Amino acid sequence: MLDASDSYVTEDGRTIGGVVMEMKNITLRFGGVVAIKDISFDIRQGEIRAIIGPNGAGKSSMLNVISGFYNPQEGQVFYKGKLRPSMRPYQVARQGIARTFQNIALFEGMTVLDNIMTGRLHHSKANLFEQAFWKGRAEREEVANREVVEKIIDFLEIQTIRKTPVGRLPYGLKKRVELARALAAEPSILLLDEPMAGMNVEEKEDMSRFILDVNDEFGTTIALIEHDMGVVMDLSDRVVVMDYGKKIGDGTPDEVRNNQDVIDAYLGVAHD
Ligand SMILES: Nc1ncnc2c1ncn2[C@@H]1O[C@H](COP(=O)(O)OP(=O)(O)OP(=O)(O)O)[C@@H](O)[C@H]1O
Repeated sequence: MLDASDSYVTEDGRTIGGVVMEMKNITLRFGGVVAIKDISFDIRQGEIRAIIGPNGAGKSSMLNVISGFYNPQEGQVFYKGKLRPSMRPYQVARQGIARTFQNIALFEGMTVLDNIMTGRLHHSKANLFEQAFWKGRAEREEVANREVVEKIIDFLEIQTIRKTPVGRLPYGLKKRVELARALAAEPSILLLDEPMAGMNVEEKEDMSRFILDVNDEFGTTIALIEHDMGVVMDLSDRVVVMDYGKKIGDGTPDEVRNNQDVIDAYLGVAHD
């Protein structure tokens, strides 16, 4: 049994560190609906952590708790060893947690490059006057931001569409641009909300490769929710399984696959 500060090396040679985020006894209600019931789990530095479950299980609600969009009525969130007080999403983003959305949330009329640049906003310290008149700090920040963004554009192989308005792109590429924008924030934890939803097989393979590469190359910790079981089992180091707002499984893909509660609640339904 690992302690919170222990690290280990995976079969494919990646080092997974100690616990970076801990959700403790989280309960979230919407009026009379209990979307999350007393759930605890943790996320380790450098791991790919999936949250799965049937429709309405509470996955999106959980992702929204992690990203600060919802503050739970009960329970605590610990980030980097400290209790995180109730926060607005932009404050959580400033702490190094970036996300993508299930329904793509890009500026359709803006180019790929400009969309990705918006991911750098939390890194800007220049004030409005400096930005308006292009002086000193604003100019230096712009150069530094461009460097980060250019690296991500190369990494995600989207050089050829950098000047294309996002609205003209096919779905799979839009999802890749959204990933690029989230990465532009240089997050410690990247939250992916159904990154493969609506994709064809080839697009899913591309996205899986990019998620693995991001984790490997930048050491980014990744938490994702996803419906596609095959994808989740291939990508993840550990998986939390939710059903009707409760946690019914938590472990490696193999452990989860062999968990009878999970088979009954989800895998069984999906594969019968
Ligand atoms: N803003 C909200 N207001 C009221 N009820 C909500 C709200 N968001 C979620 N719920 C309810 O909470 C429960 C969990 O929903 P949630 O969207 O988190 O599940 P999910 O596992 O992400 O589902 P799906 O896979 O269908 O996206 C559901 O019963 C849902 O109807």
